[in-house]
Amino acid sequence: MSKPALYYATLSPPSRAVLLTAKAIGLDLELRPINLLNGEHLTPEFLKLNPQHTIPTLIDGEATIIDSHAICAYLVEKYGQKEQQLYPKDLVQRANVDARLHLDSGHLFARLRFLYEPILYYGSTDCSIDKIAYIQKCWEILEGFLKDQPYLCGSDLTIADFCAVATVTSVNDVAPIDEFKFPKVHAWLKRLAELPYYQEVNGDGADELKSIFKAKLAENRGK
Ligand SMILES: N[C@@H](CCC(=O)N[C@@H](CS)C(=O)NCC(=O)O)C(=O)O
Repeated sequence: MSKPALYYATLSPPSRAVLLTAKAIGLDLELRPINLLNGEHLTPEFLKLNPQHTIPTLIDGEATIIDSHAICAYLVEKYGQKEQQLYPKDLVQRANVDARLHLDSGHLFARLRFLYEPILYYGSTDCSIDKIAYIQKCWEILEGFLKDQPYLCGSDLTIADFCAVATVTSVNDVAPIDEFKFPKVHAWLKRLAELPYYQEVNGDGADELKSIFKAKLAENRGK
């Protein structure tokens, strides 16, 4: 059977969350890069696969699965037999992981996108203090979840940590995380960064996205 294929970009935080998950379960994916800045996600072929025109998009046999959170859960369930703690089977534990995945989807990544998208794609110069403060509100929420536990859902690493860390590390220079106010978030970031595959799979892409964002903002301001 052929291996699952992933449409992705290393610049894309949700794509990196899927790549972190695949590494954690030792799954080999066929990687199909998509250049969003060139509009490769808007071709008729890609729209046929995913009318929402987002990456990551996974093809596994006959199935097409979109949304990083859904993909991470699917991959652990199907291919991560030995790593089930990444997406626990226990109903309550799983509900907690799902809740943190929705936190990433509905708050963390949504706020990053609200700031980044107009600047990266539409020539905007709006990097207002309001948008930054709105992202930084999320640091308080994360600190709350991490108060008494090393990971977002308890003592075990889960896919919620992968999804959230990919987003947070993609925006934590324009929306800095105060180390004195948010020591637990800092410790969590450090913990995740210690994973042997972290830098290659997430760190480099996150740094590149932050640089491109800054360069694009400067370019738009100079126009
Ligand atoms: N909730 C989705 C968000 C995916 C998403 O917005 N990806 C961005 C790249 S980081 C994208 O594909 N943007 C292109 C578009 O929306 O047209 C997920 O987690 O996969």
